[in-house]
Amino acid sequence: MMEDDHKLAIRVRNLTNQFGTKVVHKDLDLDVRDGEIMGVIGPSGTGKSVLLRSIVGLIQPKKADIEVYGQDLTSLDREERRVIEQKWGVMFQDGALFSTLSVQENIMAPMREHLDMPIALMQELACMKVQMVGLEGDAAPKRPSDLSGGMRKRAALARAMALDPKLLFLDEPTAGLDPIGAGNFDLLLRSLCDALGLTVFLVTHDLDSLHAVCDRIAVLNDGKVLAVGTMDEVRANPHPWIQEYFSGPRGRAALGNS
Ligand SMILES: Nc1ncnc2c1ncn2[C@@H]1O[C@H](COP(=O)(O)OP(=O)(O)OP(=O)(O)O)[C@@H](O)[C@H]1O
Repeated sequence: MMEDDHKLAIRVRNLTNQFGTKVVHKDLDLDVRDGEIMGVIGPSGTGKSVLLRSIVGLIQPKKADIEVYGQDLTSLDREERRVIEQKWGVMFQDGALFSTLSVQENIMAPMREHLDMPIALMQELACMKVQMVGLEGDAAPKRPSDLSGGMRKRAALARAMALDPKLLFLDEPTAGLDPIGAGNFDLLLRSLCDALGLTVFLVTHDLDSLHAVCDRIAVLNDGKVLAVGTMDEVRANPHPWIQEYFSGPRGRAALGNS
């Protein structure tokens, strides 16, 4: 499906990933529109994380044409790559914060790597990010291990936003949180996106998150995008996995139809 009417943040064509004999993606196509929150779902092991990692360059696909904001990622030299990487932030499933660094130092890590500015200014910016994600100021000097799970997720989000990205890649950000913590994270994400006009590539298993924050959903299955569209459009797809996913007890509860 072409997305002629929408400016695209991400355009993936013919993505093929294979590990040994296992084909994870086979000529997968996906468009993420500028300014939308795209939820990426699918059965476990269908390659949601591998798709995310392929786009941000942590995995070298067997074959792919990937554009971010119209730039072909395969043809960039080192400097062009560095520039485009500043346009996105990534939050991995476990948060992946540096355990020996404080929250503030964690948020400063991408700034140190990419920006040439005085340390004091980085410290100030990091404190602003701490506030932006709804953490108390006293969280800044703490180590990740001194924070609750929900606070660690917020700190990881703050680090992903350290360079003021236009595009966020989030891999199961609410995994491991209780429903209230997850709901609060969803609210934070939606409000940050609305305020800052962010585009989000959100891998999730969380039906509540899909419902609360996503503009559109892409369903991965059998190496391809099986369906893409709004929640209602995707739910109308008769594929058995989609029907099971949305119409099972958890799906009905999340959608308020239990
Ligand atoms: N570096 C790697 N080397 C070999 N196989 C890998 C590698 N990374 C991922 N895989 C395999 O690719 C497949 C897709 O993995 P991926 O983590 O993307 O799935 P997922 O859809 O995100 O799953 P889940 O929902 O369980 O997190 C899995 O079978 C996984 O074992």
